[in-house]
Amino acid sequence: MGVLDIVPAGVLTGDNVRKLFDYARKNKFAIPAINVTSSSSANAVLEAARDIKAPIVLQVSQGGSAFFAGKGLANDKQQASITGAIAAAHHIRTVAESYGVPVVLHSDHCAKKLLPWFDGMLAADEEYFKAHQEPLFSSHMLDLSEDPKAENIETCVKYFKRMAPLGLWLEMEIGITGGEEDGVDNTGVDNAALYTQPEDVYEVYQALNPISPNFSIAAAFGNVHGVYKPGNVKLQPELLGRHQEYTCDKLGGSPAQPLYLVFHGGSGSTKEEISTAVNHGVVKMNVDTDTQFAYLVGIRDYVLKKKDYLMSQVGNPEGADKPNKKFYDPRVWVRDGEKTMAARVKEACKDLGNVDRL
Ligand SMILES: O=C(CO)COP(=O)(O)O
Ligand SMILES: O=C[C@H](O)COP(=O)(O)O
Ligand SMILES: [Zn+2]
Ligand SMILES: [Zn+2]
Repeated sequence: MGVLDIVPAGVLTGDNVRKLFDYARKNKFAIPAINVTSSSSANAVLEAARDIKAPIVLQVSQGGSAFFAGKGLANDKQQASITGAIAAAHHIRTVAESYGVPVVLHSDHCAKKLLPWFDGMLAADEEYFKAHQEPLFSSHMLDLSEDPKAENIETCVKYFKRMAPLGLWLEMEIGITGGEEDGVDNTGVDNAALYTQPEDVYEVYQALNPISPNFSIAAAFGNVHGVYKPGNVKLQPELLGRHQEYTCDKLGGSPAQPLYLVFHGGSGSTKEEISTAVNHGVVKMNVDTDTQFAYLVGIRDYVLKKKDYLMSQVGNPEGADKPNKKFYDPRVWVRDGEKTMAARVKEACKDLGNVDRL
């Protein structure tokens, strides 16, 4: 039995998202969530998932969404981020089934000041629901982790009550991911905030579970966005086991892993940290920085290797009148970036045990 016996190929919504994460948690694997910013990077991720026979999460950040629509657009009211997220969702929906893999279509961190972006996506979900009886996206993340805990949870409850009837999954963050995320610089936050306490996780569970079981928690265990010199980050994925135990005890001793947990800042993590996290019920691990770099590597190497064919439209080492069109066509050099990005996505899948799962 595999994932396709449980959920269909293409973009998943509603209980299918939970069925996928449930299957992953039970079978001790997790699904990488890769940030995409263009149809090219989205296709590279889908291609990798297809080749390795794995379900996948594609996510757009607020900045990535704006890029998807075009950096030339004004974004003072989040209008480009809203348009770009919708454009990304329609692109991914259009091609996902052709790749034959189940896809979770997700939006990444949304801090308080970015809520107009969230509101715009949710309006698009509601409109799509009217026509198709399912939301446009599979899932959205709210990240009010910088705000007081009560306000964070209250805001999640408010939005989740609107999301759940549409069949939308909610990912929320409690405890702070260090490093940088769009418009939010967490490089100097208090160290304790980087490690969420089990009581806080249970409080979130208590608030959200009565609304719907379709939610996950990004509890901080020292996570940091970006890649830094070794030793800068002290990940403690074993803390996630304490969250599961605490909530399990409060629920009367079962199930042993009641929580769907999310691992932010996957780039640069060791194989051991990743497998410990997965054993403790992480079902989704976000990877951005490493796949950004991987996309560059193919393009960088192409340009360095073909430099003498790229300096003018006509004329290269083979002759002063030789045309260079086939060397500077973006379908050639962007494709090399897609290949190296896809290879890094496959590595993330392997690290998470997400191979041959269909
Ligand atoms: O958590 C992430 C996106 O939300 C990705 O983090 P990295 O860029 O460190 O992989
Ligand atoms: O939040 C972390 C992700 O890496 C998104 O990054 P971004 O906001 O620069 O697109
Ligand atoms: Zn955050
Ligand atoms: Zn993150």
